[in-house]
Amino acid sequence: MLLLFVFNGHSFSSKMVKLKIPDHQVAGHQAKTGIIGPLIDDSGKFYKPLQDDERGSNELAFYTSLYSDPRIPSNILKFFPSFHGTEVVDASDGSGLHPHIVLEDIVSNYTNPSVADIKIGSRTWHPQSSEDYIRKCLQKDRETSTIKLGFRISGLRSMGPTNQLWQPHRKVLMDLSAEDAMLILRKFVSSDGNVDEPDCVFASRVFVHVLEELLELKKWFEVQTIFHFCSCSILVVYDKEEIEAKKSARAVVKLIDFAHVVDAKGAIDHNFLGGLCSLIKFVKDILAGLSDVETSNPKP
Ligand SMILES: O=P(O)(O)O[C@@H]1[C@@H](OP(=O)(O)O)[C@H](OP(=O)(O)O)[C@H](O)[C@H](OP(=O)(O)O)[C@H]1OP(=O)(O)O
Ligand SMILES: Nc1ncnc2c1ncn2[C@@H]1O[C@H](COP(=O)(O)OP(=O)(O)O)[C@@H](O)[C@H]1O
Repeated sequence: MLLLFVFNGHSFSSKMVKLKIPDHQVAGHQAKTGIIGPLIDDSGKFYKPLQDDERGSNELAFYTSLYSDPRIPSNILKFFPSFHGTEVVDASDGSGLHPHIVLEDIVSNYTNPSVADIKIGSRTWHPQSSEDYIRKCLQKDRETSTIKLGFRISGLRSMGPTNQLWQPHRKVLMDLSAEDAMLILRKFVSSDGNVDEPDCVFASRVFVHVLEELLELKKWFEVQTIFHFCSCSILVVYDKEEIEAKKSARAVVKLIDFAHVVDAKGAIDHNFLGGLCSLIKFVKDILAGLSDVETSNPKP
């Protein structure tokens, strides 16, 4: 049965689907903390609650036009989660029916995904934002690695082959020097992130491909003058067991969170481009620092 639901002056269709709280979310508003947060279904879809201010309408407008926008090259579309419209479903916080943006669940094909959410840019706000919002973002940008490095690791989890989970606390991630960020990224591609001396055994298998993807994105950001991607993240996902078992297995690199995308008005997105170049440098440095042992594929 389809019901019609009105939210913020727009009508949405409502469907009965069985949803659950995702296990592998690393940042953002999280349903498991009791607030309204994303949900997933069993068919590989990710339901992001539509925020009831311009962030929600902005993100929805972005996804709605993205796949029919002739200006976006096809090799760039692969970096965005696929979009399945909106659905009204029961919100995670028990507050009743709420419209959600329905996306591809990027981690649905993985049993034990390792996930990193890296918020790109040395500025997470755009000049049209309210003074209060800019003040709040600027404070976080100053306190975190955002201004220093041009990115901050918003959240990260790494699951080892023998199921040891390493998930640094948000407070740790909010206070990283360049050396700390480097260590965290090296631990992300190690068999166990909990140890002080990361072995980086997955670095080459994961980061060689991640680097290729980031360089492809960079090429586009060097020329695109359509959008400015404020406060948007790069999500890197891979599965250690799969990487060990299958030669063809590779990490996935996606762009997420478009609540603060604005019209570029013909200007290059230097903020995103600069942050992307900085992240590329970190990945390159990690690869350059690998010993022969680390660059050989880990044995199953
Ligand atoms: O609420 P906060 O302070 O945790 O900030 C959220 C951010 O968390 P952070 O502290 O940067 O890790 C959060 O960042 P992450 O997704 O965690 O990287 C979002 O930027 C969120 O903004 P929006 O929903 O995209 O508008 C941010 O929410 P708003 O500040 O926009 O409500
Ligand atoms: N399409 C997706 N598939 C799987 N996980 C996702 C997807 N989009 C976001 N996530 C997870 O949710 C987190 C927060 O997403 P985000 O869109 O930034 O939400 P918020 O607006 O609350 O910050 C990400 O760090 C990631 O773990």
